[in-house]
Amino acid sequence: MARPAAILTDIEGTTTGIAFVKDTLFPFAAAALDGFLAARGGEPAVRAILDAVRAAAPGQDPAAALRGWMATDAKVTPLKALQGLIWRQGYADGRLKGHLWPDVAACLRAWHAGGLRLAVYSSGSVEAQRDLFGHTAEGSLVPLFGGFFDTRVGAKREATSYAAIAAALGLPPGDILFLSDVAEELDAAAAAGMQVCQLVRAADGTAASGRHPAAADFPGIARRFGLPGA
Ligand SMILES: CSCCC(=O)C(=O)COP(=O)(O)O
Ligand SMILES: [Mg+2]
Repeated sequence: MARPAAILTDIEGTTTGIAFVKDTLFPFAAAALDGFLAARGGEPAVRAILDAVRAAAPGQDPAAALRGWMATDAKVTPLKALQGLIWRQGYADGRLKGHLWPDVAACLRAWHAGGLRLAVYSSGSVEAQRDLFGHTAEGSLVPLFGGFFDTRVGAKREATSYAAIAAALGLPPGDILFLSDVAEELDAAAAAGMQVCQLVRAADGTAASGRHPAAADFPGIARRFGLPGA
């Protein structure tokens, strides 16, 4: 297998603790939802999101639909877009700091310095991805990344999404290594022809699927795939 030319990384469970997303980000957005809609529901960007909510949940009150999706952790694009706008306020005023596992920033920097292209693919909106990586304890890592992809490119368990990302990056899928904690996402990326590695982080309680190469952290990925930062 050729050394990858690019790394495509998931966020939750891969670069970032599952607990940060589930116990900090999601409750932050849920608590702020009503106040946010009251204050900013008339803005064009928010109105466009609410129109998309109505289209996806016809006949339902949009706030109720959003709350229902939050309760089931539905990876629905308008919910993700709205959460991103709410989190933006928290990052801007310092209530939120983007969590990264301690091994992540150094490896991303080593991979970037070593000539690898870096990109993100998360269910969180592109704006939310940029805000998380832009407000970490290690400073902003946004300049390291040459691409950000969310569910607007397609769902993470669909092979077509990975084919579209490879096309957008202008690389054959086999030159891209996709990192995720979720085996079904890795199945889809592998079906599209990408190299894959499952993050099996003890602190997140992730279980190895046995279907894909696995690593406990980013230096483990570097060792397994012959990358800098091992
Ligand atoms: C941009 S961080 C928020 C992540 C998020 O909203 C989510 O649903 C987790 O998705 P991921 O694809 O990163 O597992
Ligand atoms: Mg994940």
